[in-house]
Amino acid sequence: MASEQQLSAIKGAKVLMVGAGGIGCELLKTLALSGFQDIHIIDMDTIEVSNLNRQFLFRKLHVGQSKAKVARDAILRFTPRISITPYHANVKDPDFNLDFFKQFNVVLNGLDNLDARRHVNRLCLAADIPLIESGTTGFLGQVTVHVKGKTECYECQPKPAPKSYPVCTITSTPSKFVHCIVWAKDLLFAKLFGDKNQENDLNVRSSDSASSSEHVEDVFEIKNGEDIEQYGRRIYDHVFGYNIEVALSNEETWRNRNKPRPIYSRDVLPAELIQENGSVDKNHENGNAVKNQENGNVDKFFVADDPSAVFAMASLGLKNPQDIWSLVENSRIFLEALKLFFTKREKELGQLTFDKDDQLAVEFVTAAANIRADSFGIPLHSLFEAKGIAGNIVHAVATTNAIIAGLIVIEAIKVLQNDTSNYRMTYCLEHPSRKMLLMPVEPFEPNKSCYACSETPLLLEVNTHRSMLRDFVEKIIKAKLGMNFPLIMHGSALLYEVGDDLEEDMAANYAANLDKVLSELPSPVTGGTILTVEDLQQELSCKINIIHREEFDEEKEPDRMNLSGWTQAPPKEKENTNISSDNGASTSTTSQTVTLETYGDDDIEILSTGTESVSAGKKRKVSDISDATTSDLSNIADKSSGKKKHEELDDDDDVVVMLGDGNSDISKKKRLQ
Ligand SMILES: Nc1ncnc2c1ncn2[C@@H]1O[C@H](COP(=O)(O)OP(=O)(O)OP(=O)(O)O)[C@@H](O)[C@H]1O
Ligand SMILES: [Zn+2]
Repeated sequence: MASEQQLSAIKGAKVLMVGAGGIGCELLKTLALSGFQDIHIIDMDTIEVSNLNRQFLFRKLHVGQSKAKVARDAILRFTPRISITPYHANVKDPDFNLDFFKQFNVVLNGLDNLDARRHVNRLCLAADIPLIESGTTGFLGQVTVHVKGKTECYECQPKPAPKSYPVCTITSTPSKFVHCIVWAKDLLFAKLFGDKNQENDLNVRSSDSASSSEHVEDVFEIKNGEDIEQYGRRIYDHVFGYNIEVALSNEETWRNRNKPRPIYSRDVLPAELIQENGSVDKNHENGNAVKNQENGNVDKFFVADDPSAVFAMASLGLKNPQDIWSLVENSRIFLEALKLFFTKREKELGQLTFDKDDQLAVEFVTAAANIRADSFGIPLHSLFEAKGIAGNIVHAVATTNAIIAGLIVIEAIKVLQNDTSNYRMTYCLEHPSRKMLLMPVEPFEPNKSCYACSETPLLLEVNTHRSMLRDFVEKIIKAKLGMNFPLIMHGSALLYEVGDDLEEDMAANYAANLDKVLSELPSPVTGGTILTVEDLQQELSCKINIIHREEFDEEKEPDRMNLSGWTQAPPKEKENTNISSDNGASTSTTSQTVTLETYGDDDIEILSTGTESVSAGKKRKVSDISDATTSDLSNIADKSSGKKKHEELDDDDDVVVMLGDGNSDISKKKRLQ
C-alpha cells in the first residue's frame, strides 16, 4: 500500500513513457493501477501478430494499428478517469524537443534499441528530468535509475560492441552455424533481394583469378530467356557448387581444415523432384488462402492476397518449424522461396533487408544457411532455431516484462519523492542467487569523463591527411556518438551542419567539405585541433581533441580512426584499447568484418565478454552487473546459476547481493552524493 506521501507524489506526476511494446504494455497497466493520472506514451510502431502473445493490451483486431493509441484505449476501459496522451511517432522526431521533455517529472523507457535509448538519455540530461531505463532478455531483465549529477547516465559506460566476424570466416571458412546464417542473411539475401549496388563479399575469388570479374558481375542477374526455375538453379549451383570449388582451389586454406563439399542442384534434386516441385507450386497458386491452417506455430492471421503472406514452407507441405529439414528439403525451400520473391514480391526487390518477422525471408535464409552448413559439415538447424539466430532472438518472457514494469514504477515513485538514498538498479535473474531472483544494487556515480553528461573532451586518433570529413561525420559523429543533426565547429569556423533551412550556398559549402580530407578543410583540422561537435536536437555538445596518427591496423581499425576518452582504459592496456568499437552502433558490412545486426533489437546481442573499463576511478568489467545492459545480463545469469565463480554478501545482509570476480570493485557499495 502506498503511503499518503507516495500517493500525492503519484497523483501530481506527469509521466512520459517511451515504448509501448513488451515492457510498455505492462508498465502502462501498472502505472494506471498505481494511481498515476497523467501519462504520455510515445511509440512509433503498429501492432504485429507476433506481439500478441505478450503485449496483452493488443488483440488480433488491432493488428496494423498504433501501439500507443491502442494501449491507451485498452487502459481507459478499466481506468477511465485518468489522462493518457498517445503519440504514434518516433521519439527522435524534432517535436519531442527540450521543451517537450521539460513538462514531465520523470521519463520511463521501455525501448528495444540503443539509438533511441541514447537519444532519450541526452534529452533527459538536457532537460534535467530523471530517466528510468529498462530492458529484458528472456528471463533476465534490469531497471536502472539515471538522475543528472547524482547517478550514472545511460551512456556513462560504453556498451559492448555488436559481435562481428572476420569476413573470411563468413565467405570462405565457416565453422559454426551462425557463420552460415550471417552469410545467408547479410551476403546472399542482401545480394539477391537487396540493393544491388552495395558492396558485397559474396563471391569467393580464387588465388589464380580463375573467376573473372565479368563472371562475378553477371551471375546474379537474370539472363535473357531464362525462367525463374532456371535462374534459381543457376544461383544455387553458383553459390553452393561453383564458389565452393573456387574456394577449394586455394589449397593453403584447407591445410588444417576440413574441406567443404561442393553441392549442385542436379545431385540433390533430380528430375522427379523437380516435377514434384512444380506440382506443389500449382497447389499453391490454386488456393486462396495459403494452406497454413495446420501450421500450429506459424502466424495464422494472413490472407493470400497479401504478398508478404506467401510462404515456401507451406506451399511445400512442410509444417513444423521445429523440424530439421533434410538437404533435399532445404534445397526445395531455397528454390521455392527464391521463386516466390521474384514472382510474388517483385515490387520489393532491390530494397529488401532481412527482417525476422518476414516469414519468407526466414525460410530462405534458413534453407541457404543449412545447405551451406551441409557443405561445410556443420550440423543443420530447424527454421525455429535459425530464425532465433538470424533475428538475434531470445524469446520474450511476459512475466519478466511484468516484473520489470513493477520495478520501474517502484523507482519512479522514489524519484518523484526525491528519495535519493533509496534509488536502486535492480537485476532480474534466471536462477535464484541465495534465494533471490531480484538483485538491487545502489546506482553508480556519474562517470566524470562521460561525453554525454560531463564536459570532458574525447580523443580522436586519425590520419588528418587521409580521412575525409565525410568519414568523420559518418563513422564517428553518427555511428559512434549517435548524433542525428550534427554541427561541427573549429573555433568559430563552421565546418559542417545539417538542416532543412540551410541557405543554398552554405549547403553547397558543407557538401564540398565532406569530400575534403581533414587537413585541407577551409579551417584545417590537424593534430592538436579541438573540434566542437553539437547536436541541437539532442542538446548535446562535446569537444573532440584531434591526434594525428599515420598508420592504422586495417584488421582491427577498419575505420582508420580511434575514438577514446570517456572511459579511460587501465594504463597498461591503454595502447590496445579501442573504445570506439565499444560504443559502436554500426550494423554495416565493412570489408573487414561482418557484423551481426544487434542494435535494431538489442535484447539479443551476442557478447564479447570481459572488456575492462574504469569508471570514476574504479575498475570494473563490462560483464559486471554495475554496467549491465540488457545484453550483459546473460553473464550475470551464468554467474548466478553457478556456472561461474560468484561472490555474495552474508545471509543477513538482506539488501544487496553482489556478483563479481572477487577482484572487482563492484562488491564495494558506493554512496550517492
Ligand atoms: N525511436 C523510437 N521511437 C518510438 N518508439 C520506439 C523507438 N524505438 C523503439 N520503439 C518502440 O519500443 C518498443 C519496444 O518494444 P519491444 O521490445 O517489446 O519490441 P517489439 O517490436 O514490440 O517486439 P519484438 O521486437 O520482440 O518483435 C516497440 O513497440 C517499438 O516500437
Ligand atoms: Zn554519463
